[in-house]
Amino acid sequence: MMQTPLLEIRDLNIGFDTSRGQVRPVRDVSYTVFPGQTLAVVGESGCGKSVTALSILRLIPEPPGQVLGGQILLNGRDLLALSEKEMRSVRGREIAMIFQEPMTSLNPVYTIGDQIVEAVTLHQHVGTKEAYAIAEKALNDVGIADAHRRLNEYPHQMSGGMRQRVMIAMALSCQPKLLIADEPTTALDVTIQAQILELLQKLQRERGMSIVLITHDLGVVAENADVVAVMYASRVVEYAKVEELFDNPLHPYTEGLFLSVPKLGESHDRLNTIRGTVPNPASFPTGCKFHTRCARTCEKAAAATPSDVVSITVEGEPVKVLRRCTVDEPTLRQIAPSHWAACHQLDGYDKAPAPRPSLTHRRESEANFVDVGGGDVRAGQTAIPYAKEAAK
Ligand SMILES: Nc1ncnc2c1ncn2[C@@H]1O[C@H](COP(=O)(O)OP(=O)(O)OP(=O)(O)O)[C@@H](O)[C@H]1O
Repeated sequence: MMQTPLLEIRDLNIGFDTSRGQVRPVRDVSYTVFPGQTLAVVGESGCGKSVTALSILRLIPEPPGQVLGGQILLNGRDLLALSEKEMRSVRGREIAMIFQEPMTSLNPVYTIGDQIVEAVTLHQHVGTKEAYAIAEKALNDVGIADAHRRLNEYPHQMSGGMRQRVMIAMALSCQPKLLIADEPTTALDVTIQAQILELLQKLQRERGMSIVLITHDLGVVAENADVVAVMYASRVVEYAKVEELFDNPLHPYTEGLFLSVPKLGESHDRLNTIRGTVPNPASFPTGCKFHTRCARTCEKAAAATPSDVVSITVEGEPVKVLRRCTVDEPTLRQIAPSHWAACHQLDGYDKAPAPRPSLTHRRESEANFVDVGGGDVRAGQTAIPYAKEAAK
């Protein structure tokens, strides 16, 4: 039986007013998270991952930010339609967020006990003594030994990994249904990073919590995600179950991300990188926003009839690309029951598996992934699976 999604983002559009006019760092973004599932959002810096996540909690600064359209449904209730008072009870209690740098959430002048207690009493009707007991248990749950004593310590008395555990304890003290983790381990060294991610998985299993995991690290995605949304320049360009994405990456950007991961046992003079840099929202290219960096459009242009090819300048060099890629913006197209990609040049990629990345995914999930019936999505129809399609 199909489960009901916990979170559905539908066609979200966000703008920011800047001195150079309005920029649109989030365009038509949709994703769906089921109970107990981890959805990873991957992409290079500036592609709109954090702005999308912050908007779930209605934390983008307004102004200059503005939600221009879309819905954010938590158990079917549109968070964008709630009053600020209603939203305050959603934050922390239903949805919690952790960040890369714990000190952005922890106040240096209060003990960690006081800070967790404050988070607890904000949402739960409990007395101070009980709140301290909950705080102590929360520290125990995240693997902090000698929790009773640690409650009296200040953040600076702890290591980075320990502070990250405290932040997780604080975020989870009210048993939220959804945790948004924005690059939670980027600032930590690899062994601590693995411990924190394992801790999140353990807590997720115990509590049936859903996670939106924002990261640029494909290794982290492989180990932790059920479903992946790949973002590029404000849009979701590929959306798939993790095993599908790793077995058969369809979008040339995703392929490029995989190729830039160093592989064990292969020596490289230098690592493959995706040519160029992520475009700035103030000056996105026309057509497909990836065409200025796309190896596939160049490869196909080399074999195309001249009238289908145009020359563009990339980093001072003339480059031949397919005209269509510079004019039409591709929308997400369903390629397989649990796989969508936004690219005009998928012929030949949609059937044969692409070169397999050496990263292997650990989670063979029974992940829910709404199948909207296969085949192309009709023009103008939104492509990401929604509960209403599932219910049909
Ligand atoms: N307060 C703001 N004012 C104006 N523009 C903003 C603001 N916050 C974000 N943006 C715009 O949104 C874009 C996307 O930012 P976002 O933080 O979502 O990127 P990201 O993919 O999460 O990158 P990173 O991994 O570096 O956090 C930025 O490049 C910027 O153009």
